[in-house]
Order: sequence, then structure tokens, then C-alpha cells
Amino acid sequence: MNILVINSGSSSLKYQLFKMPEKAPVCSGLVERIGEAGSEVSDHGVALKKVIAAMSEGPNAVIRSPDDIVAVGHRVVHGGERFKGPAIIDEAVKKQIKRLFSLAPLHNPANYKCIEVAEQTFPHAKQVAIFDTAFHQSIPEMAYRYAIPEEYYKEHRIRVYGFHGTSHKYVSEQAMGWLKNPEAKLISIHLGNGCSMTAVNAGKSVDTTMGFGPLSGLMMGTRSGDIDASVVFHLMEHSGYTLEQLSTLLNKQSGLLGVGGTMDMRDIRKRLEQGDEKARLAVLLYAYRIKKFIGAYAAVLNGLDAIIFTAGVGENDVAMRAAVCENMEYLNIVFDQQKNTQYKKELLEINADESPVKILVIPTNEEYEIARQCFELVS
Ligand SMILES: Nc1ncnc2c1ncn2[C@@H]1O[C@H](COP(=O)(O)OP(=O)(O)O)[C@@H](O)[C@H]1O
Ligand SMILES: CC(=O)OP(=O)(O)O
Ligand SMILES: [Mg+2]
Repeated sequence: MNILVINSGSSSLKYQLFKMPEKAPVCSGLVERIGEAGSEVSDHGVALKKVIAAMSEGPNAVIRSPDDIVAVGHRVVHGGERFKGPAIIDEAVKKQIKRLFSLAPLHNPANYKCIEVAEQTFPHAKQVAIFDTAFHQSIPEMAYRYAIPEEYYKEHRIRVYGFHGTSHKYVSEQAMGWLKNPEAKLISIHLGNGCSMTAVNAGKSVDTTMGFGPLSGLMMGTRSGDIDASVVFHLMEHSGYTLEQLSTLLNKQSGLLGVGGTMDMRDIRKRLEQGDEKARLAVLLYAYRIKKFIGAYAAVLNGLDAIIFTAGVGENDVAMRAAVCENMEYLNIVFDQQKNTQYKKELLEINADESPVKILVIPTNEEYEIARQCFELVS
């Protein structure tokens, strides 16, 4: 059975075609800079049409007829409180995804567009939504409620939702298998363009650093992470900032870009080698936040079996893992720099042999996890 997976982010679209249940990837790719000035790809619908054309035309075609695709798995970023697992997309589900546009303005409209294009292109395929928020629906009330009046929860649906759930779920299941411990207490650290950490107890998310939207918690490529709301009031009142300017500042001009001058960790590292002060400060801030949340989540979990590094920075940035894991003996985390340099795209333990807490680097695979959940639902 062929399952096409579509993972659309705010400005990119990743896709992968799987043969299931063999778990065999047939082809994959990425469209970037969607909607940016000067880009020929104006929106996610256009991007997906290009992808489908590339897969079904020419000598390298992998799809002969639209009916070759049995199901399409869509990453949908926001599922609100309604979706606790994957859902077959019908008119009612589409309506719900649309209702959540205002809660995830950068993501859900793009996801919706891709659903419409896929419905038109593959009319006989099952369309399935896999939500970033679903894995976090197990978070208890004391962690998901904000300390503001109840009506803001009841009427405005303001609470912690959490994101990157598909990735946190996938890597924590890999870790439980590796540790042979289904009850494991884990901290999953996803460091991509967006960054978040999740405390996982016996396979369930119990707290996470992103909240109402994907802006809080860790420092990211262009997002600030946690910041006192007083800053927003101050800039509005004393410097005349508009809502749009504030949103741009915190979502698009902050994080590594704002502090270090570039949003890409590889470029930050290059600048650091040349002695750049801003780049130095950027990596200090970035690592410090992660360290701080490890302490917080060890307390939340009342113990710790392993921490997991994943996604672009988590998997590839050797120096960042060292900066986070050094001087953590108090928490029984004993790091091994020699092992740390050995990662080759598969699960690796980078703790010292005597370390009570394991430190794992695990390649995330959101596309495969989406295909797996999709297959389970339709077969
Ligand atoms: N070899 C590397 N060393 C350091 N950072 C890396 C490396 N490769 C990728 N990255 C970083 O990973 C980030 C992107 O991660 P990724 O998981 O692909 O993000 P997303 O899926 O959110 O677009 C970028 O900051 C990039 O610089
Ligand atoms: C929800 C989110 O932040 O996703 P991404 O990391 O793909 O931007
Ligand atoms: Mg990502």
C-alpha cells in the first residue's frame, strides 16, 4: 500500500512516499521558501502541485495513476482539544481544522490547502490528519492551564497545547525500546528551526515547553521562546509598536537570528570560529535554556532515565550537546565527549558508561511516524 506523507511547515513542504507495511521509503523531497518575495512558489497548494507533478511525470515517475496512492497523511499543526489521535478527514474534520486557523495562523491554513489539493488529485485516497498537538493531550490540568481567569480557557480556549508531538512521540518510543523500559522517564529535546522539549512519563507527554502557540519555551531559529509579557506592554506603550510589529519581532526576528545575526546554527558556528561575539552569546543563551528545562522536567518527573536529542541541531550539533550536558552530575547525567562525536544518523548513546541517566541522540522521522499512524488507521 502506497502512503504519501505531506509535512508542511510555515514556509516549507516536506513529502515522502512510503510502501507499507514494508516501511520502505519510495521517494522524498522538500520545497522551501514558499510565499517568500521572489519565490516562484506562491503558496502550499502550488508547492504540492509541483511535488505531485514531479512524482507522476517523466522517466523517474513513481506514481502511474492517482489510484496508486491509497492514503495521504497530512501533518496538521493544531488540533485543539478536539483531536487526541489521527483522524480520517471528512467535511466535519475539515471544518474543525478551519476553526483552528486563528490559533495557528502560520500553519493550519497551509495544511488545509494541502488537504484540498490532495482531495482533488487523489479522489479515491483516504485523507488522514496527524496533529502536532495530539500527543500532548495527556498533559494534566495543572500543567496546561495558565494562571488567568477561567473564562479565557472556557471561552477563548487559551491553554497550553504543545507542538512537535509527532516527533516527541516517535523518538520517545525509540528510546523506550532501546532502554527496554516502557515506564521510562524521559526528556525529549527537539531542536530544529522550531525547538521544544517534552517531559514523557511511561510514553505519555506530561509537560512541554511550547504553549498556546509555537512561540514559548526554548530559544529557536527566529523565535524568542519565553519572554515576560511586560516587554510587549512596554514596547506598545513607550515605543508605539503595533501588534504586527510585535509578532514579527518575536516570531521572525528573534532567537538565533536576533541575538546571533543568523537563524541557521551552521552559520552561527562559522561565525563563532571567527571570534564573533554575537554568535558566542547566541549559543550560550540557547544552551542555557535547554539546561534549565532539563532541571525543571527532572523535578516534574521525579526522576530521569534518559534525555533525547533530536532534529537538525539536536542530531548534528556536537558542541551544543556538550554545552547542555556538561556539569550535570548532580542530576546523574554524565556525558562522554568521545562518544558524542560518533553520531551517524542512527540511535547513539553519548553518556559515560557509569552514567545513571542515558543521553541518546535519535534521528527523528515525523514522515515515517505519520505514515505509520495513517496505515494503522486505514488498514
Ligand atoms: N551539521 C549541522 N550542524 C549544526 N546545525 C545543523 C546541522 N545541520 C542542520 N543544522 C541545523 O538544524 C536546523 C534545522 O533543523 P530541521 O530539523 O531541519 O528544522 P525544521 O524541520 O524545523 O525546518 C537549522 O538551524 C540548521 O542550521
Ligand atoms: C510547530 C512548529 O514550530 O513547527 P516547525 O518547527 O516545523 O516550525
Ligand atoms: Mg520540523
